[in-house]
Amino acid sequence: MAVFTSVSLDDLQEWIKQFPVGQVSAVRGISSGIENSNFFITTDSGEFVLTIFENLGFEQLPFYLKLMKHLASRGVLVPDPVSNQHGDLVTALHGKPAAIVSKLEGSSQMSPLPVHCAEVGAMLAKMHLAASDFSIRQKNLRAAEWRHATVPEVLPFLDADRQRLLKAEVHFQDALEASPLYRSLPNGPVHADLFRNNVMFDGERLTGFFDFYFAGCDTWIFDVAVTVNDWCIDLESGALDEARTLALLNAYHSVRPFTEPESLVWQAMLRAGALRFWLSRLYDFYMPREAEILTPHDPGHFERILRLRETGPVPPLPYFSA
Ligand SMILES: Nc1ncnc2c1ncn2[C@@H]1O[C@H](COP(=O)(O)OP(=O)(O)OP(=O)(O)O)[C@@H](O)[C@H]1O
Ligand SMILES: N[C@@H](CCO)C(=O)O
Repeated sequence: MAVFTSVSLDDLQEWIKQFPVGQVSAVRGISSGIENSNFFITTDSGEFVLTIFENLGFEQLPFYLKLMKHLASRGVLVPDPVSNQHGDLVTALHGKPAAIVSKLEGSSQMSPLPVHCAEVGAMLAKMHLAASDFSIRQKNLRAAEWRHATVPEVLPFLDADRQRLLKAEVHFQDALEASPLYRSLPNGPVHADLFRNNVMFDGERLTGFFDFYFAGCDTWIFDVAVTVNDWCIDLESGALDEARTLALLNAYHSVRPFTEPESLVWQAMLRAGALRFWLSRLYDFYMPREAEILTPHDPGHFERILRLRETGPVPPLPYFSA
């Protein structure tokens, strides 16, 4: 992440006493990511990740942290949040909400093969099933309402062709979401940002999903689409790689079979996933926040993906090929 808020070892000595992790001996800012301020911290009981939330408030955060606890307790590989002496998972640091979670082993697999995509697909299905009895419901904060608030902010920066594309896609997704077909899609808590940089691998073994701070309740097939749009593409062109796509979908399907309504909206959901990230990247690009280190993401990447998913074809869900 970009370090928006600075934290020194001195800042942490007192603050850390509320957690059962002993004393802190080192703190190191992490320079990837664009949403929060993240630090690796070393304590008497091991290594943890400290996150200071730059955009999320105290009222939204328990959903993410408790969801991670819920998933961890059901064997889904995710960072386990640490409670303080009062049982709180979120407490203030420099006036902002902050949390400590366990550090996952491994590193991101940025050049995935079908074998990695299969691991991701199977764990994603396991995560959807395990989250389905999670009691807190919080909507996806990057869904329709956000879309409608954000589009007018970025439109003035776009040329006529891009304005047309953006408005037409929003119209298409709004119409789909109003349909009975859409309402029949299975849903529940989803990750909603499961990109290559949010999963750890040790060789071919998946060691965890992380960065749940865009999670929310949405359709499961939207989550699959967001994941496929990143894990199963050629990064240059945005085109889907058939072997990786089928590996991910088949592995998911073997844990939680896709339904017929999901197969009917599959291509539309790939478009919805592309729209979501094109729009957030446009917003971040034209309205950047202050940061000590900032790595902007290219909006053009998701514009290309959106255009490709509109024209298709896309590999079908296993439901049809079975
Ligand atoms: N629990 C964890 N275990 C190990 N490493 C972690 C963990 N959480 C975060 N990291 C490391 O910190 C980096 C940034 O974290 P993260 O992706 O959550 O930041 P972010 O600002 O929310 O980023 P973005 O939203 O752009 O993906 C990751 O790429 C990873 O290297
Ligand atoms: N995954 C997002 C960044 C926010 O996590 C993107 O690539 O635009």
